[in-house]
Amino acid sequence: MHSTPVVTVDGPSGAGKGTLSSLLAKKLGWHFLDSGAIYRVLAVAALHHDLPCDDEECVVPLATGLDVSFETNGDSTRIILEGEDVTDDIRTEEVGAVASKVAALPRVREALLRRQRAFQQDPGLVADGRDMGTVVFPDAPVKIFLTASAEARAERRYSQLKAKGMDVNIARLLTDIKARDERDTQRAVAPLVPAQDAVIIDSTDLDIDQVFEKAMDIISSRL
Ligand SMILES: Nc1ncnc2c1ncn2[C@@H]1O[C@H](COP(=O)(O)OP(=O)(O)O)[C@@H](O)[C@H]1O
Ligand SMILES: Nc1ccn([C@@H]2O[C@H](COP(=O)(O)OP(=O)(O)O)[C@@H](O)[C@H]2O)c(=O)n1
Repeated sequence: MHSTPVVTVDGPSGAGKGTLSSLLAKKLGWHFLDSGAIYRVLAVAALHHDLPCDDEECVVPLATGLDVSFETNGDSTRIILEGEDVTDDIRTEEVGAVASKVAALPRVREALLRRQRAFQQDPGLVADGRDMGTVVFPDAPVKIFLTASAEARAERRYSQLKAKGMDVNIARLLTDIKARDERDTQRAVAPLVPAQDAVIIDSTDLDIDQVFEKAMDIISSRL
């Protein structure tokens, strides 16, 4: 068994996983795995290469050889795909939707496992995703499942994308989020579900600081 500790943060789109995970990683001085970014980069690569995103035969070789790197400089991380900076391109709701389609292919998930586990390095790792606590790091000593109502999540995504200057529509975002929830929870392999030993935080009525405090309490009690 690996001795490097892992804190997993799983949950649906817009619950605040990325925000919480990066705050935790910073506070603890640990590494950070944004596993959703890997699925998003794979989606962009499939779009660039004009591959059908629901065809396992096409997407598995792309996933296996995916030429992606995370270049961290101080507080910011740039994501590079085949030499091109795709940091902003991967964040659209359209790419999120394609990501959840490639993520439903069992052999694609399998092909990305080793790449994700390689992030488990000393002194520790905070891993953000859908199946971090159930599949990728089942032995993690601390598992958090962060959720919020679909309406709260759509509003958060709306403000986030609007602040980036993107053209967004709240009703459309809510529909997209519900469709993605459906695909992520209903898929046959590694569906979105809390691990049996996860602690659930519902952030619908909590601000970022309150969620962070709850998470730090959970970590302190388990590590
Ligand atoms: N508890 C919270 N209350 C209000 N807004 C939040 C909260 N947590 C995160 N946010 C905001 O919601 C947006 C989505 O958060 P993000 O961390 O990207 O979610 P996820 O990674 O789960 O999709 C961000 O703009 C973030 O600042
Ligand atoms: N560990 C993970 C992370 C993401 N994903 C998929 O990738 C999509 C995008 O993930 P994300 O974490 O970037 O999405 P958001 O929560 O930021 O909307 C999700 O809808 C999932 O289908 C996954 O299947 N497993």
